[in-house]
Amino acid sequence: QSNTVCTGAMIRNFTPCIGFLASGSNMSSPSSACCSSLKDLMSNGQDCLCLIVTGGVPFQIPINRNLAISLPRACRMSGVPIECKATASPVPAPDPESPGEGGSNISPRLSPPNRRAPFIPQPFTPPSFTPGGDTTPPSTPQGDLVPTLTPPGMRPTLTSSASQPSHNALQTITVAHCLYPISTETPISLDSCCNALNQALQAGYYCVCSFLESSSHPLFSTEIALSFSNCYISMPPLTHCHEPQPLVAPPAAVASQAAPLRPPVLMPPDMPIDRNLTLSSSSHVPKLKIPESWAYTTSNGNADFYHSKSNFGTSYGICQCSRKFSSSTGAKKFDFTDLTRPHTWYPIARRKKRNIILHVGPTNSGKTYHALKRLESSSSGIYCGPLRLLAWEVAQRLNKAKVPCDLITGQEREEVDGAKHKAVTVEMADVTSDYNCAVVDEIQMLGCRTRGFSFTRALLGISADELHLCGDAAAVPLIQEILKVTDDNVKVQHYERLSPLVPLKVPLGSFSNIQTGDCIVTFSRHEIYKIKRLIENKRTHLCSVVYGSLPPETRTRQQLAELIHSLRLQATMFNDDKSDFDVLVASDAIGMGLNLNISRIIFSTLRKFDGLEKRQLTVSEIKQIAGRAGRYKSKFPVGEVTCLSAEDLPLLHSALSSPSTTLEGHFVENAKLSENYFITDCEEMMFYLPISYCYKQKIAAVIDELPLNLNDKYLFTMSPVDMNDDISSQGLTQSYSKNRVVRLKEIFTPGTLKIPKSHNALKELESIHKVLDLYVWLSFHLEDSFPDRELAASQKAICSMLIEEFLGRDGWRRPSPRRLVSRSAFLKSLKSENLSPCAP
Ligand SMILES: Nc1ncnc2c1ncn2[C@@H]1O[C@H](COP(=O)(O)OP(=O)(O)OP(=O)(O)O)[C@@H](O)[C@H]1O
Repeated sequence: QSNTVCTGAMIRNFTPCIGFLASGSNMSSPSSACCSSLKDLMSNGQDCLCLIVTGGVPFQIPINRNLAISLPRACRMSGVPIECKATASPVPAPDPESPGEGGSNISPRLSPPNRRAPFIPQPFTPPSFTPGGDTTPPSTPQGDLVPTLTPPGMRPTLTSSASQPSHNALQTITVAHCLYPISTETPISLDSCCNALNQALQAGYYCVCSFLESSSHPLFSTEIALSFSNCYISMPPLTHCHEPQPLVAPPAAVASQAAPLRPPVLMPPDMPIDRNLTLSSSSHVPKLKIPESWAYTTSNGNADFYHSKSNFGTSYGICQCSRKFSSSTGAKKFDFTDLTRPHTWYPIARRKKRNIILHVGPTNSGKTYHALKRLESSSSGIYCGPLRLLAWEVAQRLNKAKVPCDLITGQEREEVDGAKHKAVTVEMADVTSDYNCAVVDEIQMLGCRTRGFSFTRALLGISADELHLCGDAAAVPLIQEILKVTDDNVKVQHYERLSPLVPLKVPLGSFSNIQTGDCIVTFSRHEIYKIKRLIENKRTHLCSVVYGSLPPETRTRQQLAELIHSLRLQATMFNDDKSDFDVLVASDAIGMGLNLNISRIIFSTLRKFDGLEKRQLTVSEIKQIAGRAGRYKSKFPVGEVTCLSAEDLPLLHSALSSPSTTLEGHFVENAKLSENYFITDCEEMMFYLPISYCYKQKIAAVIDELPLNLNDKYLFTMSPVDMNDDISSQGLTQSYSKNRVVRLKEIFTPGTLKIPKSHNALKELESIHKVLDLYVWLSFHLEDSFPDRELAASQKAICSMLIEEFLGRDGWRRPSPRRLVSRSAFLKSLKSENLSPCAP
């Protein structure tokens, strides 16, 4: 049979290409002779060409299969199909002594068989997604011309083109359905695509690799990546594609290696697809019918799969809708790379007509109070706030009110028996469950460059009968615009400030003028501690500090719980009448809705570095921060606000008397995933896209280089990895990409932390803190791969303490019996726990 597939003449005709395809060749492009022989083969010997490019023809000079597969492209034969049919068994070794077909001799440049033992591809173990516990292999939807799995004994092959009717479709895996209507007029069928991919995976790596390498983009291309993710298939590690492939194998051997069925790759349960549905130009969002049982669990059974997908990447959301909206009738096409319809990424929320209540008004007007009242009285609910401290406060409040409530942030999970409520940081918003009531606090942050997408995701994705959004009125038009397509009921409720806020005409001038109840706001941890020292050195006041990343730290061991708890209480200490800590030094994190006993806010400056540049605070930021003074029902019913320096006063006054700038939506038009999967046009995507591209671009670029599968790439891209920090960015990620299991001891020696003695040592400690922080974060998402969460969390807590010890040293401390815990007692107790031999 092979003789009919590849004649000697055909192989000989192909010889002009061997130079270019030879492994180690440094030719940058194929010769025109090669391209014309390719063209000949295309028309007269496609099966043979297929065998050649997939390594089925044994040449004496080993050919580079990557080059071979991309040869049509290199010859600018765009769209030329490479159709590989299962019937085309590998060519047996040409015998130089025997004449080829038509009496020709095999070209002397062609070799005797390559006798190398064939590489036996390892079965690809898909992630153990168990949709609804269903382990049924993927179904083949009716009406699709999806071939059955290649029968045992046949080497399954791939065809990437739909334009060439296969004359033996039953023996061919057709991947054309995965290539989207971007380049073809063929109506898409995701089910067919997923089936094909599953079959390819079951057939073995080489088959998948052929696919990956024969697409119009090399290896990890948008289209391919989307196919994989849309089918809930993890991209196999591409490194396997570079391992030796079965260049030739006698049919019997092929039968025994490639044919055995791999464990079935699990797919989501088949979803009812409205086959008449068309979507492209319609603004109407059809109701989706998603089986109740469609709940995903990750391999570690921890976080739900769908949640992590929507959290980590666009494609997963797109997947959801594309499954729904794919139309086998092909009346209209749905473009999977289209990023302009984010509301379709959340089908669970879309099946509800949500009652959305926008609580808007100035700070301290009771917006959150009213929303939380509803949450408290609901049968199930979720609070999403911008700060861990806020989530923690809400969890405390609900638990105290006998409404069991879990606390879930990127860094901690405190589960309460029987809880039907959750208080989470907005990044952890659950878009997979149904709730009776949900609250998203500080919703105006959907305009935030780095975190806006999480708010938009919560806004569009949370499935709740009642969704309460609390924030600045400046966000209303944008929210209404975003919700136009969701079919929800939207109601706006306006509030007035409950107690007065007075902008002072005099600046603070000097820290000698600090009074009890003051809060100085500054914008870096170093500044916070510097100001704390300056104030405490006057020996009149003690300062609590609050900044975004400090409290609440992860609780670790039971024995440490109380001590760690004391860290959380930094803010509470300030609130506590009986505490000696009567002044607060804080970062702008307090502006995100914290309720503290503050009489006067003092801006140390009105400029801040926002990660990209040093810039003036916006009107909204100034108002949010100033609004912490004189909270309703607090110790100070009238709030005051001023600046350290007189020159900032005019800006402060004008900001407080101006309306916040209305948020504007960057409604994405014509946005698509770019050729490079992760990297795309950032400014356009500001509000919508889960990967806030400006911010995450650098991470994505580095992560993309690592041999990680698609899920992992997303995970790392979304993680708190700091790409400016070598240890954090490379140490952990590379260690994971190599070994898949990262023991903390491999990257860090626990018990070696010391109070830094210099600024360089401080920097190093901050780096370690970042790595530990990242480790803890990853341990919540990849539990099996990062098994030392507890140790990492305790070391991280110690790290925080040591950093603060350094930053706060030289500060005056009034001895007080009421202090919750002294640093030295803390360190001593850690020592006794043998957790750290930290220097005192
Ligand atoms: N009706 C009320 N009864 C008792 N306390 C209230 C009432 N309304 C508001 N408060 C209290 O007033 C303070 C401010 O309320 P809340 O946090 O709801 O304001 P907000 O408008 O959400 O503020 P911000 O926008 O600044 O976050 C809180 O401590 C809250 O508990």
